[in-house]
Amino acid sequence: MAGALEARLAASARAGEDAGTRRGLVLVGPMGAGKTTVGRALAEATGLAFVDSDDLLVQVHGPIPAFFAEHGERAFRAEEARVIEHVLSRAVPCVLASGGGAVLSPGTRSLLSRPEVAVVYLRVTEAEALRRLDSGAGRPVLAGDPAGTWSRILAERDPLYHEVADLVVDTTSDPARELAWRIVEGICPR
Ligand SMILES: Nc1ncnc2c1ncn2[C@@H]1O[C@H](COP(=O)(O)OP(=O)(O)OP(=O)(O)O)[C@@H](O)[C@H]1O
Ligand SMILES: O=C(O)C1=C[C@@H](O)[C@@H](O)[C@H](O)C1
Ligand SMILES: [Mg+2]
Repeated sequence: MAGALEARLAASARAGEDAGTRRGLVLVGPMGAGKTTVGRALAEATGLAFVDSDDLLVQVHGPIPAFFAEHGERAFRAEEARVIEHVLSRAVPCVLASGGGAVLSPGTRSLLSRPEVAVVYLRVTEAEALRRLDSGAGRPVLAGDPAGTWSRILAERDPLYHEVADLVVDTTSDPARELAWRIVEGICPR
């Protein structure tokens, strides 16, 4: 038992040292993959600050569905790209949970492809994502036909998630805290 704790504390320490050479640890992936949930657990495991680009946008602009209705998806993508660029240019490295569509921006993809940014693609099966997303409430891009739309969007974005990812982790069956430690081990191997 003590061995397990030591291994995890050592992994956490490596992540802390590693963070000193990085701008951030970024989670990408489709809606319901667990970017926000795993991101919080990852911040706790590494001692890094946690930032969620959707939450920051909500703090500034209010609820995402209302922003989409008033300004459209294009304006949302522009704001999202600006937030991510700002967060990754700060002196303090953090865990950043991105929005599901963040990789649509070529500028964001080129930022995420830099060596000083570690990117984890969180995958999930369609059935589990839809179970988690509660019919897509609060996610305007899923309005109307959540099941059909989720898989169509994933087919478009999957190559973009892979393009920027340093590590791919499936979140379908494991709890967020376990996944966080798997990411720490994967990004900062012994
Ligand atoms: N590993 C997990 N096991 C079980 N439930 C999970 C897991 N990860 C997340 N969830 C649940 O799934 C729901 C969606 O998770 P979360 O908001 O973290 O997804 P997301 O990837 O951030 O989605 P979005 O792109 O819409 O922001 C939440 O209710 C969360 O509690
Ligand atoms: O996948 C998407 O396009 C989105 C995902 C969410 O995180 C939010 O960024 C928003 O609802 C759009
Ligand atoms: Mg989220």
